Amino acid sequence: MQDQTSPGKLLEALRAQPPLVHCITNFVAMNIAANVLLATGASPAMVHAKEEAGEFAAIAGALTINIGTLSAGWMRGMRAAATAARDNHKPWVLDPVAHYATAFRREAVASLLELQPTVIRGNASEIIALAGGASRGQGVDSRDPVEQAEASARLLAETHRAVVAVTGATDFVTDGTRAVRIDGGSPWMPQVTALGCSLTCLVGAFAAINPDAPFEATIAALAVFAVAGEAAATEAEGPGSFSVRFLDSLARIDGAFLDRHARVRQA
Ligand SMILES: Nc1ncnc2c1ncn2[C@@H]1O[C@H](COP(=O)(O)OP(=O)(O)O)[C@@H](O)[C@H]1O
Ligand SMILES: Cc1ncsc1CCOP(=O)(O)O
Ligand SMILES: [Mg+2]
Repeated sequence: MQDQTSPGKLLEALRAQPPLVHCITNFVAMNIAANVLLATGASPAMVHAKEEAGEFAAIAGALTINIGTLSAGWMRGMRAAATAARDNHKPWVLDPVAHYATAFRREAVASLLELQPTVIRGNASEIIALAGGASRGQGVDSRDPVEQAEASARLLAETHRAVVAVTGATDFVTDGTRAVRIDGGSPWMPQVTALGCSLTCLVGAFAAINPDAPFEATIAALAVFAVAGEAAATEAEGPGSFSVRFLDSLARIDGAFLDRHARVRQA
């Protein structure tokens, strides 16, 4: 019997019962992240107010928190939502955007890590710095190769008992014990702002339909981006047309295509 947690099977399960994904994400990413979730088959809701974020997290299938355009009020909403997700046993995903850049961001991420994210998704510079290493990140952009972040990812996974996904030319995912690398995507992807943020939301969508296997759920989300990104790049002429083709590819691929084209190998 085919593996029921293959990326293709999980994509089919997601489309059969579209999960409600509570996304607390930055102003830059809100629109494309919502469109990425809709194109893939999930149901996004961008809700960040401190007055309702906790209540909303309790009714969603999963929560994602991205600190890209952080403020003190948003921080209160983030903590309320992460507390509610934890208390209601809902998976939640942390995207520590450029946390190395300011004390404000570092304090925010330290505070959110105390609320036990299920998955941490970041680029190589963010993951290296989160594990205490010296990274070369510039603003929100990575300047480090994924290979140099793999040990940091393993350390973070063990320390925080979370799945850690490091994305880049070849993605790396670990739960501290198991680890895989995922090839694919396109060099145009880092040239389209907020695709990483959008991927964090898609990780949430897959975790919502597979809460007991966040490692496999994370792999599925990254495999969708890798296969859809590779397909879109064959039709694109630059980052602008890529971003349009990418949404079409997300909507077009099905489970069989995903399992046939995903390149996931044991690390
Ligand atoms: N050079 C590359 N080649 C192929 N895919 C890439 C490349 N850089 C990033 N990606 C893909 O782009 C998506 C966003 O990841 P990334 O750019 O690392 O995140 P962030 O936007 O948070 O920095 C991921 O699916 C990743 O695999
Ligand atoms: C440009 C920018 N500034 C604050 S958040 C953001 C988007 C970052 O998106 P990603 O992490 O996916 O590159
Ligand atoms: Mg990012």
